[in-house]
Amino acid sequence: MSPNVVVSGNNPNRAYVTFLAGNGDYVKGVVGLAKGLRKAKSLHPLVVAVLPDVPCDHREILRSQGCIVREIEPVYPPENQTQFAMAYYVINYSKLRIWEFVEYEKMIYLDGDIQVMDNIDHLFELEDGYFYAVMDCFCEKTWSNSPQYKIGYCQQCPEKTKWPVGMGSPPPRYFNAGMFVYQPCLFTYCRLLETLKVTPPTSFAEQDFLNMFFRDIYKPIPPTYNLVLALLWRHPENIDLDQVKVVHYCAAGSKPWRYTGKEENLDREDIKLLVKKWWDIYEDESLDYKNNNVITRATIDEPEKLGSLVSTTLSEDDDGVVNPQWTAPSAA
Ligand SMILES: O=c1ccn([C@@H]2O[C@H](COP(=O)(O)OP(=O)(O)O[C@H]3O[C@H](CO)[C@H](O)[C@H](O)[C@H]3O)[C@@H](O)[C@H]2O)c(=O)[nH]1
Ligand SMILES: O[C@H]1[C@H](O)[C@@H](O)[C@H](O)[C@@H](O)[C@H]1O
Ligand SMILES: [Mn+2]
Repeated sequence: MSPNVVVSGNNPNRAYVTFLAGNGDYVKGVVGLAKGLRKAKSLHPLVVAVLPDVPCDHREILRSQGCIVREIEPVYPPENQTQFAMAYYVINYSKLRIWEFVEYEKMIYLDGDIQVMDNIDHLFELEDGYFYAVMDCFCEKTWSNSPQYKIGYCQQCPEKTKWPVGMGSPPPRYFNAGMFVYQPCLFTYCRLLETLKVTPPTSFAEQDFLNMFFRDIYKPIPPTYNLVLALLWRHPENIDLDQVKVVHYCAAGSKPWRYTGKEENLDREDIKLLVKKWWDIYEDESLDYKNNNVITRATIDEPEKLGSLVSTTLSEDDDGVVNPQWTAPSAA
């Protein structure tokens, strides 16, 4: 496909969105994320979709960090006897409510255990009408019930262990649902909830469901936009850590605010460095919203002065992976 160049500036119809449930420590993740987006000079706000069980003081912390707090009602799957890969995955069906946020034309969803290490605003320029996310890895024990894991097949290296001929065609590409680019839409929202009513829950909860629902319009983007940590030890050849823009602390025991380094693979130097990077952002008071209001206003009023006019080149490789390249504005 020939490259397609888009130039854009500040746009109030775009926002990042994350999801928060309960009164536990995930609020730390969201605060870290808000500060990471600020550090990366993102032009767009962070909306936090909170379940009713998020306490007032946590909501206040989020507002004081410049987040827009939006309460959502929980969504439950039709029957709940499934063995989820993690018991708490059931609450993640509530994520479907973010399709209701139609005051925004386009949003980037990020899990609370994600950190942005670099600006990713250019992803808002991806062509409308598709669902963009990063392909997952099937090599960790969380996948042990899947046919992929059992035969040692992973879509990250489909040539290594080929999908057996006797098992039909390989499964469609499967994304990790901790990060995705999507368009809120009431029609889609209603279809999502209607379809959920007749869809039995499975191990990876809404992640499986979204994969099924958006199968036909899913377009993969490079793993730099959602580094699922296991890729570092399972498929190191696919990752250049210097290029990584978004880190997803999803491996068991890797949430930075709970990290001990004792779990398998987590005593690696690259992991220690990524955990330290998260803490550096979380603890950096200069990234607190109260110390950044002025810059935020100036950004909104005079975006061109702050280099917000970006030019994004969109191209698709032979495997259908869309690779957006961000270009800084020229001095002219
Ligand atoms: O007590 C909790 C648990 C989860 N969350 C929110 O739910 C998100 C998803 O939970 P995890 O990040 O712990 O889950 P994983 O990254 O291990 O799981 C992956 O699979 C899940 C299947 O449900 C989801 O799709 C999730 O987005 C995807 O990254 C969290 O980031 C956070 O935003 C909370 O707020 N409180
Ligand atoms: O959503 C899950 C989760 O993030 C797991 O930690 C990871 O092993 C999986 O690959 C992913 O699909
Ligand atoms: Mn996550």
